[in-house]
Amino acid sequence: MSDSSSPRTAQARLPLAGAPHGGALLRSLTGLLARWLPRQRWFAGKGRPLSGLTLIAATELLPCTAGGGAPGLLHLLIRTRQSPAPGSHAPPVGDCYQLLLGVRDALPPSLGPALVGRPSEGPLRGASVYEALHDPRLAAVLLERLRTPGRLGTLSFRRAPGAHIPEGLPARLMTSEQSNSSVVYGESHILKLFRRVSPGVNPDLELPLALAAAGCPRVPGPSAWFEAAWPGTVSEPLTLGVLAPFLPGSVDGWQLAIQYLGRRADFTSAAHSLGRATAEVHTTLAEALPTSVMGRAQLEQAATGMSERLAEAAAAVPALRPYRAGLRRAFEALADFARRGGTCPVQRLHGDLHLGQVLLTPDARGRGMHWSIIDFEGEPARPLAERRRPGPVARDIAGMLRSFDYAAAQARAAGSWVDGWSRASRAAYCRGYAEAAGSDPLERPELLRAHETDKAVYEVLYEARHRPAWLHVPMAAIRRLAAAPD
Ligand SMILES: Nc1ncnc2c1ncn2[C@@H]1O[C@H](COP(=O)(O)OP(=O)(O)O)[C@@H](O)[C@H]1O
Ligand SMILES: O=P(O)(O)O[C@H]1O[C@H](CO)[C@@H](O[C@H]2O[C@H](CO)[C@@H](O)[C@H](O)[C@H]2O)[C@H](O)[C@H]1O
Repeated sequence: MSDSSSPRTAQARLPLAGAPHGGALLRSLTGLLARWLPRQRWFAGKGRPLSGLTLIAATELLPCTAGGGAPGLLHLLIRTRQSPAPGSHAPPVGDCYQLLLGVRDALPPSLGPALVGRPSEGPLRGASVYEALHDPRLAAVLLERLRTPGRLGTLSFRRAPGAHIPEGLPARLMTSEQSNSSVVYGESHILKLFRRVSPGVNPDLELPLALAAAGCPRVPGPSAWFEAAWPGTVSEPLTLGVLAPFLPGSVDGWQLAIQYLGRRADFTSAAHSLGRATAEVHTTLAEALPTSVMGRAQLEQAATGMSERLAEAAAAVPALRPYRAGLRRAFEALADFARRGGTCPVQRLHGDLHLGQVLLTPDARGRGMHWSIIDFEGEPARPLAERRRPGPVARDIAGMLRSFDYAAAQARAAGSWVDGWSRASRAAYCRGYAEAAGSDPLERPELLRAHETDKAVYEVLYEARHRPAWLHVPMAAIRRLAAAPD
């Protein structure tokens, strides 16, 4: 497809496209973005002061001119430069973010909260620049682009063969706590826009495509997606957004667990079927994509990686420091397991599996409920190459086990019975997994304990950066794991 598309779709004027290192546009937006960016939930660089912004690519999806009347839509890829956290001697770091900015002469009151700012210079001087996804009219432009594949500047829009995407679906931005941003279109599709992006296929596109091709019914298969060429390199394109079927009437595992806890209800049946669903997805991924086996050197290396992550987390979160020696014992036990000749199969994984990543949906015939798994992006803080590397299934299982503990922690004030709820749910999940996978995750306790400890350490850092009021949740697990007998 060329860029000359239907009247609904933007004509590419692209006076800004390819502007590699700033220019008038970025200069006029820098101050506004520098204030706005760190306040966004999805901004990954919390705790490290922002010291600079560079424009990587700019594409007009709708013409953007101050005084132009109609709203404009601007797609930006920007790179941040961040000083190390105060007190750290690490060098400055940077991340690349995707922004979709609307431009209007004046904002209607409904879009007031989406305002980024009003540039006082440059091509957008005096206009209101705002977060475009809040504007249903601009979100509709994006859907139309995804319906009509083709290129626009550095952006490429692709559609899965045979995917049916109705036109003109009303858009609503999801308001839940997210690492990215999602727009629901008419309860039929959901578009996830990745915020922190890096060159290479995002596993949240790669794995659902592979699972859909293998006929796995547990994961909504992508209908369309868009990506960008990384300017000046021949590396793989960078995935920017994925449109997938929306599962209406679904409730996520986290909400469900909290509801059950509120009613003091047993969760073992749901946890058991969730274990089965996880095993089915793992089995399909192992059949569809490359696998291998970790031997001594790789397992020792994995244990070293876990110790390093602990050291980094302890440097950032003082509360972790007293528990370092106790936690390291789990990683030493993994290295010992390797030295005793232990090996471990590895395969592609979910990478950040927890109760918020699973949806319970009424099945199409309305006769039962069905677990689906979403968000295969992996832990947002890890580099993309690491997230795409095969790993032990114990990593995902440990993530879900931690999540039962998280849910119980929310209800702890209700009494100590929640510990039994968590233990029973964890056991049922492992039983369901073992039945469907044919191998019991509890058979390699060193692997599970090391991964659970690694996950709890990750969660401490995550909560310290994003939700300090929740820090006590993983810290309770840290105390327990650090005191666990060998
Ligand atoms: N296919 C879907 N159908 C229904 N709801 C979905 C679907 N995909 C995602 N969601 C909802 O959107 C939320 C955020 O999606 P997710 O992929 O986890 O984004 P993030 O990586 O930003 O956290 C989920 O918790 C879920 O409630
Ligand atoms: O879902 P995301 O990809 O955004 O994952 C990140 O955020 C999660 C929280 O929203 C975080 O999960 C932690 O809190 C959950 C409850 O809110 C709990 O179910 C998880 O077990 C716990 O790890 C996740 O770690 C983070 O990567």
